[in-house]
Amino acid sequence: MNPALEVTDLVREYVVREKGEGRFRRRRRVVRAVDGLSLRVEPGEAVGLIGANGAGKSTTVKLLTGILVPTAGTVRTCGLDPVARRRDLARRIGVVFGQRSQLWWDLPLAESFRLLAAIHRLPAAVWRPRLDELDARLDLGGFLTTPVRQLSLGQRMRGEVAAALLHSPELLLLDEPTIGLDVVSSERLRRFLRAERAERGTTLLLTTHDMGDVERLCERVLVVEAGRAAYDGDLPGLVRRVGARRVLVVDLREPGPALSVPGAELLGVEADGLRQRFAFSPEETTAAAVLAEVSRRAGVRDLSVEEPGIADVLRQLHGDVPPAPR
Ligand SMILES: Nc1ncnc2c1ncn2[C@@H]1O[C@H](COP(=O)(O)OP(=O)(O)OP(=O)(O)O)[C@@H](O)[C@H]1O
Repeated sequence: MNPALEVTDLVREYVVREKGEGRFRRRRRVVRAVDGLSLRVEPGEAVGLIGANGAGKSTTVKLLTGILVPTAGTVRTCGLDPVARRRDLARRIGVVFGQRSQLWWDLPLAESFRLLAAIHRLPAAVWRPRLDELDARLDLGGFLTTPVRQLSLGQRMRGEVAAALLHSPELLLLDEPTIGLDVVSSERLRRFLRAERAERGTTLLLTTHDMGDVERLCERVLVVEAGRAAYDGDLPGLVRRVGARRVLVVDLREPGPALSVPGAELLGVEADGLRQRFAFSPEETTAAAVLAEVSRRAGVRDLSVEEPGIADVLRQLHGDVPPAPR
């Protein structure tokens, strides 16, 4: 079987024209957004592309879908050259760009599905039951007759995902699928994507700035840095590699002095000592051990554990800025 994605020594440059001085009024600057990226994704995998702003994630997704032409290197998506075979590829992949819509803005959402079904040449006997299934799972019923421009962001994103999956593609590419969504909407979308993948074996590749997306959806993470792969592996491996710390937040029964706990660093004390935050490395100890130590010293009313965010992980991976105080 072909890999779902195969990228070899991929390069993409943009030429930017800038205003200059004197005789050279217009200067030409070349930005290398993707700089020798190689990647292979097998069918059924779920891969999260993370990286700082401008690292080259969106450009990579555009190259994978054939929207952009590589400057050098090769791309095969579902075994096809995405530029030369863009039409064939469109039947086999689904694409969601969180910041841009593929729906018809002035038409009711249901009309977009009708048009997409026609574009993909899907018979009614195929797309109607599929839309019913997507409607049931993504709960589109309440706004199928609403023009897209009147939908809330959360409703529109559910519509976008349904549109990308109407033709049951084998590969789904998502560029920042949960950007701007509230916690409940993001979680619901992730649950849906997990179910879709579990049932159909759909390959997922997504870019995100949200660690929750990676944790809940991807077993593999690719860190992109200046257009290259800086890490390719699982999330626990990445967290280990950067030594990212978790934070235990403890609410005490009584206000008290700052506690000192072996194996953990006290990051801060809030609410007159009622809330205390402890950072610890999962390599060295566990949340349970830190909690046990805290409980020996004070009564605990409530607790939560904060995972490192993508920003923390990237900051530590780059090693240029110390971990952010919380
Ligand atoms: N159309 C364009 N013209 C010129 N430069 C561009 C263009 N699109 C992207 N770039 C540049 O290419 C680099 C990579 O951009 P890209 O959008 O792929 O990054 P990204 O990792 O998706 O960033 P973000 O997390 O901010 O979305 C950046 O330096 C960006 O300024």
